[in-house]
Amino acid sequence: MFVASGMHIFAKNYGVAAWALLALLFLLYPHVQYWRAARAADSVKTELDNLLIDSFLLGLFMAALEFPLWLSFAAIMATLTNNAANKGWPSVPKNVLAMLAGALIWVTVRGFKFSPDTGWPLTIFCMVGICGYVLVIGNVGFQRNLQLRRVREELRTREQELLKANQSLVVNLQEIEALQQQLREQASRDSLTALYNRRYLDTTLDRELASCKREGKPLSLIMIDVDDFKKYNDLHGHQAGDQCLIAVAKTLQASAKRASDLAARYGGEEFLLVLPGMDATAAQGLAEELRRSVEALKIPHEQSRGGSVTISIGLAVMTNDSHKDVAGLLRAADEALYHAKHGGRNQVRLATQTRRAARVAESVAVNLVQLVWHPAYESGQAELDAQHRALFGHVNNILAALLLERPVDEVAALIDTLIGDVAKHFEDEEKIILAAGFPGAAAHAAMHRELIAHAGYLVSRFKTRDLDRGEPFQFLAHDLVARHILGEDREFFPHLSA
Ligand SMILES: Nc1nc2c(ncn2[C@@H]2O[C@H](COP(=O)(O)OP(=O)(O)OP(=O)(O)O)[C@@H](O)[C@H]2O)c(=O)[nH]1
Repeated sequence: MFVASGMHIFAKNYGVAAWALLALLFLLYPHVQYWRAARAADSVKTELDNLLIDSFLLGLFMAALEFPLWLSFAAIMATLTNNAANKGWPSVPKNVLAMLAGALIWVTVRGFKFSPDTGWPLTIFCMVGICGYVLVIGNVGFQRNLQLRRVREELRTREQELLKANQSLVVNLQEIEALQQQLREQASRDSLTALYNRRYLDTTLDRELASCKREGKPLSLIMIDVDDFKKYNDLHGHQAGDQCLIAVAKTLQASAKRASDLAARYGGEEFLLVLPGMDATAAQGLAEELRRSVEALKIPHEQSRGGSVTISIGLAVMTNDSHKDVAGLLRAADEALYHAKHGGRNQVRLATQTRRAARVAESVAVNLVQLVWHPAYESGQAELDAQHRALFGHVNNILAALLLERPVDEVAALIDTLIGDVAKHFEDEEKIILAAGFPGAAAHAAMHRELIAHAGYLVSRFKTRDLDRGEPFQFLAHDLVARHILGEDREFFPHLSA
């Protein structure tokens, strides 16, 4: 435009003022605009705003040159195309108005003059200039399209990468969560037996007890200790001892059948079974079943009384009026366990429930109603002696339950268990005395049958409340223990040691 305008001014010989205006518009003014844009807070917006001033000045300039047709056409085309390309269609009418305003101001001040002709060199120059300008704008559009497509592709690739990264992040998070869960689980488990450890127990027992108290439910606590475990270790080695503990722990875990039951290793060869909501009768049945299950494992233990690994169990029950806190409950279970150990091991003992019951139990001990095993009762045959000792323990449990006036169902369940054990013992005893050549073996077996039949009869009457507590007491303490085990059984003792 600068060259074309210069050509026109020269051809028309407009004089110094026109040259000055040309220099002002095309040489000085662009620098002012650049300086303004560079200093502005939003330089892009300022530059776009400058386009409107450009249009105004161009209208003014074309009016000053008396509206040369080709030059004006080229200037209007370039200006409007530039605006449309940079600011879109809506800017076109505004710029047309700005040009008209510029022309109008000039015409108003200097008067209207119209000389549209341009010489052929300028006409051709304008035509070529317009073509060149349109081509440049077209090429700029093409380049921008190309760039846009590249940016879009790059964006799509980045989006895919982000998506993948996001997916692997989700997988990582899940792995971290699983690991945290595993760590939490490991921190609360005993490494040898995989049962809950004491730390976990300490944190949950309080909560379980409080919850049962709130709901008015009982909570049974079973304390288990492996019998003569030191001797087992000494005899079989520590590693075998570990395997033995694992086997006992598995049996214990199998007893914790409800989701709320909790089996834990309390320390060394001591375990705990926490049974929220379970009353004494059910817990006693479960403890007895557990004792038998460990016995049934038949893990050889030459220095134990029965020849295999056994456990002693102390049971305490939290009810509305007994063992209300964890410490008291643990102490009671521990005391019961102590009594189980001192009653001959391989047995279950229930902790005394209330002060009254404690007094009764004390009186039981004082009055020697509890049976006390004595070495003089031993036959010399290890298996029989172990069974006799275990029966003493069971009978003591039942005698205590009778004296403590435990519910009939509870006592009946204990007697049922005892009859099962007695029947098994009689069977074993009959085999042993037959093999030992005891001549009275057949008569002795007949006595066994009589005792079992009588026991069955008493239990059925006891269950229907057709019998007071004295008769089972008499049968157990006198008929079974004093007369048979400590009396009639002694007949075959000499044959066993022979
Ligand atoms: N193998 C093995 N032995 C253990 C472990 N923890 C404790 N013990 C052993 O268990 C034995 C416990 O012995 P004591 O407390 O004297 O009791 P006990 O020999 O079982 O006798 P009673 O309980 O009276 O029947 C000790 O010899 C301990 O070394 C263990 O994790 N693995």
